[in-house]
Formats: sequence, C-alpha cells, structure tokens
Amino acid sequence: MGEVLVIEDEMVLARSIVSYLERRGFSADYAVDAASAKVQCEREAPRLVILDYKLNEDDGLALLDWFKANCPEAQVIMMTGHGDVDIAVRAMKAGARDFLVKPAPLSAVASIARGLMLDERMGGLDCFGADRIIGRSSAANALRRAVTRLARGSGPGPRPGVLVVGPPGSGKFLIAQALHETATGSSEGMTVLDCALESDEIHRCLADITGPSTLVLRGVSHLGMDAQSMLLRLLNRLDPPPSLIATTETYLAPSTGSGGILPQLLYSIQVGWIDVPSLSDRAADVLLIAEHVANRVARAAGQPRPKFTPAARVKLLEHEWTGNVAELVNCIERAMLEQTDGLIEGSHIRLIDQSAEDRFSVPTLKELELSAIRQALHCSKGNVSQAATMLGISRDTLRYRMRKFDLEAH
Ligand SMILES: Nc1ncnc2c1ncn2[C@@H]1O[C@H](COP(=O)(O)OP(=O)(O)OP(=O)(O)O)[C@@H](O)[C@H]1O
Repeated sequence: MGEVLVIEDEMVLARSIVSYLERRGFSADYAVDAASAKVQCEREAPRLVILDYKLNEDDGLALLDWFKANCPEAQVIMMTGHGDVDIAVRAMKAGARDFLVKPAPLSAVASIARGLMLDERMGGLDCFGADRIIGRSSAANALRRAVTRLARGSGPGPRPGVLVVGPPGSGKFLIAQALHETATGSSEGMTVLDCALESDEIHRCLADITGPSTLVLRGVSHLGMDAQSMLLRLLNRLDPPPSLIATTETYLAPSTGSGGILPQLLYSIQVGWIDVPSLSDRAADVLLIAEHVANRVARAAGQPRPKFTPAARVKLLEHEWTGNVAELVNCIERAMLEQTDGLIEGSHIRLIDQSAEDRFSVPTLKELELSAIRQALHCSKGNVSQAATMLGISRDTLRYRMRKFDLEAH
C-alpha cells in the first residue's frame, strides 16, 4: 500500500519523487491525472498526498476539494509554482496541510513527509543537535549543514570559535545549543553567559565558571570592556580552554577604546560564522515550527496532538513575524492555552497588531532608559558621575549603558 501518493503530470518528476521517497523508507506511488489519482486513493487510502496544482487538464484545487470530501484522513500538500502565493493560501483555506514551491528539492519533499508521519505518531519532539532546527526551507537546510560542518572543528583541542549573527528571536541560541550538542554528543557541559547583565553580575558569573567544554556568550556585543578583559584572563587560565560560541544581533567591531570588542576576544570568537535569517525570509518553516511547538506543549500537558484549522494556518502564514521565531513560539503557546478540545482555530491565533501598537505608541523600556540617561546627562552637563547619582546607578553601569546606546558625555 502506498502511504504517500504523488499526483504530478510530469511522469519523470513523479517517478523520481516516488523513488527518492522509497529510498528513504516510505511506500509511495504516483498518479499523472485526476482520474487515476481518485482510483488509487479509493484503493490505497494514502496518508499523505503530494498534489501538483497544475495538472494538465485538471484543476489541482478541485482535486483537493475531492480529497477533502472523499478521503478526509489523507493530508494534502499542494505543490505550487514560484510566486503562486495566492494559490498556496487558497489551498490552505481549502484544507491543504501545507504547500511546497516548485521546483522543490527532493529533500524538502522527504522532509515534509517525514515531519507529517512523525507528527502523526507524536514522535520527533525530543530534538537533539542539528535536528533542533525545525524547518524545511533552504535556509533551515543551510543552517543544519553549517552546524554540522562547524561542529566538526579542526581536530583535537577546543573547536574554533563560532559567531552566530541574526535578528532578535531568530534562533541564535538554539543554534548555539545545536552546535554544542553536535560537537560533544551531549547536552551537558555548556555554560551560558548573558552578556546584557549588569557588569557586577557578569563579574560574579565569570568568577563562577570553572571548566565548561563550551562557553556561550549570549549577546556578546553588550559585554563591557572590564568584563571582556576578565573573560580573556579566564580563558587563558582554563585548561583546557572552552570552545566559544557567541551570539549577536549586530556585527562586531574591534574596540576603539570606549566600545567594541577587544581584538584578542574578537579573533577567538569570529572564526566560524553562521548568519540566521529572519523568519519572514523562510516562510516555509512557519507551519512546521508552529506544529512542533503545539505538539510539545500538548505532550507536556499529557494532551493528544492538537490540530490547526485551515483558518488558523492561513493566519499564521499571512503574518509577518517581525519578532521572528520567538514571536511565533509565544503565539502558539498562547493559542494552546485558549484551545480546549485539541483544535487550534483562527480565533486562538492572536497576532501582534502593528497598527494597534502604533495607535497606543507605548514607549519600550529601552526608549525610556535612553531618554532618562539623556536627561540626566543634560542636567549634569555631561558629568557622568553626577548623572549616575541622579539615576541611582554606579558610574561604571552608566558608562556601560552609554556605550550600549552609543552615547557620549558632552
Ligand atoms: N528553527 C527553529 N525550530 C524550532 N524552534 C526554534 C527555531 N528557532 C528558534 N526556535 C525557538 O524560538 C525561540 C527563540 O529562539 P532563541 O532564543 O534561540 O532566539 P535568539 O535569536 O537567541 O533570541 P535573542 O535575540 O532574544 O537572544 C526559542 O523558544 C527557540 O527554541
């Protein structure tokens, strides 16, 4: 019995998809038109249908409707041409589980099939190493490849440092974890330093570090000069020294005296490099990550695997995700709190409404902080010690924050 049915009018392509899937352990079959697809479906009841939108004489969307009515157990993945976003959205509204953009690499077809099959069995949730990076976009594939390559290192001793660069919430820390696990084969032995902490807290954390195999510098661009010097001393002292992974939202500049990264530190972290794209540049990952998060939450609560309605899927697909994967994770976790019967509906997907934000225009804490520092410096006529007293923080902390905001005392 074919668990996957490929409906594609180009027979050569259909055959190569089927043989690729078979080599990866699926039983698969193909049909080249709607009539034979219907016969096969009635005979074999496939669990997954990969349906080309453009079938010679036949309309892929009409065939999708037929599947929904006659073979409701089958999950349908619609293959659309490049730029056919409206078709993809219509297919999702009509109940397609997901879509692939042609020409889709065969690995993407297999990855989606594997994802859905695993998903059905509630497996695939305990991810480790590069598999932590959920997604089937070419960007997600490239990230997994980069993790595997950089984790290999260059022989015995600590691996060369790796800098992970990307916008907020895009998954930089997840990639650091994936790197560490792939390199060491274990989740243990990784210490994380949050570089945005106050300088005295950073000093305390550094003093506690004994000998991790990997040290992750999270948000390394926030690390003040004092802390950087202390870190370098620590790295020289530790034997064996840990492998370094640093994450940052902005590119790192060598120090110029008051800011930046000390060259010795910069050269030890900026050897390997991974660029993490924003989620809007890998929209093909949105539904997969959403389902992964929902499954994880459900499993932790001992609930069955949740399902998303077509309306919920479309909403997820059409949103811009300026807060990246972190925003998506938060959205799904909230949806899971709202749903009661294992069905995530459109109304459960509460998206951050940019226009509402603009209407109320509440300043962020960062904006408030910046304006308070500016005001204090203005009142103290640029005297940093006086400004620090006014703000109720130490001179060092104020200096650190001024560097963070690129401010100078006048
Ligand atoms: N490809 C992915 N697959 C599944 N989950 C992901 C993926 N990328 C990120 N996440 C999840 O998204 C959330 C945010 O990721 P993470 O904390 O790694 O982002 P970040 O870029 O380090 O954030 P920040 O900019 O705040 O430091 C986490 O819950 C993480 O597990």
